[in-house]
Amino acid sequence: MTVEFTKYQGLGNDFVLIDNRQQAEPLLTPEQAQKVCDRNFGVGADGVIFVLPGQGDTDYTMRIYNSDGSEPEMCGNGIRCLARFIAELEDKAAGASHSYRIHTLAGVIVPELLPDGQVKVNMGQPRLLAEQIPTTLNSPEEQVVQRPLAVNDQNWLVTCVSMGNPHCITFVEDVASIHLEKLGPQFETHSAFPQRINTEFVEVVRPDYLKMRVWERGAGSTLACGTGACAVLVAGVLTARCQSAATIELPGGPLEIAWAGGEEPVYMTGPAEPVFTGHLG
Ligand SMILES: N[C@@H](CCC[C@H](N)C(=O)O)C(=O)O
Repeated sequence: MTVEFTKYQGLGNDFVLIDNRQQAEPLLTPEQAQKVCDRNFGVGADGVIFVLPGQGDTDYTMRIYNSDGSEPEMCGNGIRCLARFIAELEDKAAGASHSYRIHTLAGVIVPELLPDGQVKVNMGQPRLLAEQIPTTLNSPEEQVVQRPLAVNDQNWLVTCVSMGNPHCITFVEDVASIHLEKLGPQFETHSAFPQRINTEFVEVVRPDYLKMRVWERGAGSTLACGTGACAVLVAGVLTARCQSAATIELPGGPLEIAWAGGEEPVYMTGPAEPVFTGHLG
C-alpha cells in the first residue's frame, strides 16, 4: 500500500503528516511509524501524525506516534503543523485565518492560523496534581512544586506539569552546561514517573525570557517541544520566576507562551512549515 505524506517542522521538531481522513484507525502501525522516523533507514522525524475524522463536535482527530512507536496524548509543535496541513488539504487561501477544533487524547485543542502564517493554539488548562501528571513525588491530590528528586547522584528540585502529557521541569543556572544525553534517559525512566516523563532544563534569563532544553519521552533530545514550553511557563509562574507571558527560547527557536493562571488555558504561538512531500511503500 502506498501512503502519501508531507514532512513538516515546527522550530526543528519534525513530523511526517498523513491524511487519514478516510478511516478512524491510523494507516500505519506503531512499528511502521518507528521505521518511518528512523533518520538513516526511513524518512527521519521526531514523530508521525495522523489527521483522522473528528469525534463529537470536533472537526478532526489528531493521533501521534513518537519516534520510538509510543503514543503520547498531545504534541504542541505537532498540532501547529497539523493545522497548516489541514488548511492545505482543505485548499484554504494562504494568509486567511481559520481555527479548528481538534480531538486529541488530551482533550479538545484549538489551533488558529494567523494571517502572518504563525499558529496560535489554545492548549487547554495545565493539570497540576500529582495523580494527573502522574508522579509519586507527592500525595495524589497535591501539586508537585520544587520537590527533591535524586537523579545521577544529584538532588534536583523539580516542578511537574501535565499539558495532557507529562513534564518535569528543573530550573538551572546554566542550561548549556546540562549533559542532556546522560541525564535525559535517567529522568525519563525514573520510578517516580509511571508513564515516563518529558524533561525540561530551564534557565531564567529575564522574567519574560527563558531558555530551555528538552529530553522528550519516546523521542530523546529534540530541537523544540511545544507542550514542554507551555509546561515551563506554568512552572515559572508557579515558582514566581517569570511573568504570565514570556518568550521561551528553544534550540530550534522561540515560542510565545501565555497563561493567566488558575483555570485559564495556556496559549502557544509559533511557526509551522512544510518541508517536502513523498510517499511510503
Ligand atoms: N514534541 C512535542 C511532544 C511530543 C510528545 C512527547 N514526546 C510525549 O511523549 O509526551 C511537543 O511539541 O509538544
